[in-house]
Amino acid sequence: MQTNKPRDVQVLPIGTDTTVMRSRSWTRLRFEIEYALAKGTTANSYLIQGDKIALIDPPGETFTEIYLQALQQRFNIKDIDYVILGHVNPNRAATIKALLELAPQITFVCSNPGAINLRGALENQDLPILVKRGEETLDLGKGHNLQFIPTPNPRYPDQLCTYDPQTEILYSDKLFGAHICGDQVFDEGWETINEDRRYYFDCLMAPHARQIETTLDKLSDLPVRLYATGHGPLVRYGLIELTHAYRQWSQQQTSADTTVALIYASAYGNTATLAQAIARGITKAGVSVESINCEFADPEEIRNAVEKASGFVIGSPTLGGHAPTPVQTALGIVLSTATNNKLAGVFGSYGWSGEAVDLIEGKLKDAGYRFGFDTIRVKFKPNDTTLQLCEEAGTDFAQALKKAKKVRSQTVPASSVEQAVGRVVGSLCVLTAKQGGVSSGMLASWVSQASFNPPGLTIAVAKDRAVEPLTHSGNKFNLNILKEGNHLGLMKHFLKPFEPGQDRFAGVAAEEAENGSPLLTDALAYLECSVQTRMEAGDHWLVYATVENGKVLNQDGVTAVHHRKSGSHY
Ligand SMILES: Cc1cc2nc3c(=O)[nH]c(=O)nc-3n(C[C@H](O)[C@H](O)[C@H](O)COP(=O)(O)O)c2cc1C
Repeated sequence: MQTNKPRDVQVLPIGTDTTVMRSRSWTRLRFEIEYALAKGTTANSYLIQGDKIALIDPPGETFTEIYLQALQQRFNIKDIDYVILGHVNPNRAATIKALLELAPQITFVCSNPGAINLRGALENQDLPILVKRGEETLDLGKGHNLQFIPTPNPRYPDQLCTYDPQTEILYSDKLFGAHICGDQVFDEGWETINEDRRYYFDCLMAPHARQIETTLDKLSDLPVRLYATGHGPLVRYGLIELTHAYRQWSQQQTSADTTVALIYASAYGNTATLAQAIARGITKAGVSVESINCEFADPEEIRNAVEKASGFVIGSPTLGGHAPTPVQTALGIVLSTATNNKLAGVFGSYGWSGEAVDLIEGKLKDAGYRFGFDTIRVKFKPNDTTLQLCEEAGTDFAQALKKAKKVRSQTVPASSVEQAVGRVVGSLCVLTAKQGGVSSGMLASWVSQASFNPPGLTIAVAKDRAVEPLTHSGNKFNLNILKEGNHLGLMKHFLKPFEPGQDRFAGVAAEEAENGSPLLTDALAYLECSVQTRMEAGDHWLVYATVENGKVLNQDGVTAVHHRKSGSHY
């Protein structure tokens, strides 16, 4: 981690009349769960110089000075006509105020909820603002006739994407970003940042996956060449894959059978930060979250979410000795909707007295709800420790729900696939695969179960193995688990060197499984597998495969295990 580098602004032309300015922080920016991987981040701002000049998303106040310097070196700030805001963050107020001092003629462009936030943040009700609801365009000249797509969600109810048909760039605000800082402006070699993108999605998008699906639908008709994101690398090379991944990850959330309704309000963002950490803890444990910002949700939406959910969590700040009115209304809906077998949780940020949290907890206790975690009270802004507490509380909550569900469905017997997977642990196996005319087999003892749902396992395959080319993503293979007692013959057979092209199955009892790969009929069990992904692990590939079919061939036998003398070579 390059923690000693100073913050700076990286500037690069990215399209006709268009420049990106990436304000870079090499260290963790602030205490929010989304920054927990601590890889720094960039706050990306964009400049479009048509006949009119528009600036998109100036950064927060930690960058105000260096950002204005970078702008001033390139053009006259006094010439800016528009500042477009993908969302309004109180943290941006300092930069916006500084811009206004230099260029008082600026007109702001944002969504309707954005305009309300902006007027509040700048304490100026008379700001010139063009409110964009979706149909209106903004012509900057030279072909930059900007379109606007409101993409609200509970965390950013004012989010607005901007599309420039001249450059086919979509300014996607929070969408498709990642919190990583580096010299790379675009996402070439994007596979290496997949994990960061997924983490960012899990923190910021997963708790409102339903709205993300709506957003993806809205954006699907636009011919986009580049996602100009609010954070991290701009998405050019992996654009199709990332869009597809967002769809898939959202669907995983919306189709989950256990959900938690996470209902909150937050005037200054602190309770929202706690909500995000709790949501992360819940989704991490495989339970989905439907988050609801009750300031922007109608009663029907709250009622539906609570009815559908197995549990609910309510968060509120204390303002003037009370919970804000939208929270009180939501609490009323919850009390009249949620049967008291649903699990409950309460959290909130406060300053000195914290009556809101006490009130909510008291009412839920009186109504007889069980609590999935001890009520969380955080004074003002959360820090590292309180965020971790929230995340762990979320995970506990989800685990309690899963446990309750398991108790209800305990009588389901193990399927034949599950029984066969159960033979895998520590086992000695032969991996067999066939593609076209090529078949191959390899003795494998570095096999481990990796997931329950779907059933999946990992196998370490040495990079120099003949079978290696048959274990790429999408390939099918069989894993034949050997039986103690008759394994030595098969083990010796598959350990002996083969000539290139030699039939590896000559003299071995084998038939073809449904997936076309050889099945060793003397094995204890076999699994038909499909490779999902693989990771480079030194001189091996660690292959993750899901099990699509499988069977125990010998019910009385036990799994053969290979006891090695050394971990350096088998
Ligand atoms: C106008 C105002 C009134 C407040 N009243 C109270 C109060 O009565 N009791 C209390 O404990 N904190 C009070 N606070 C502190 C807030 O609860 C605290 O700032 C909290 O972090 C806000 O959470 P939020 O960022 O989610 O809105 C008040 C803050 C403001 C700005």
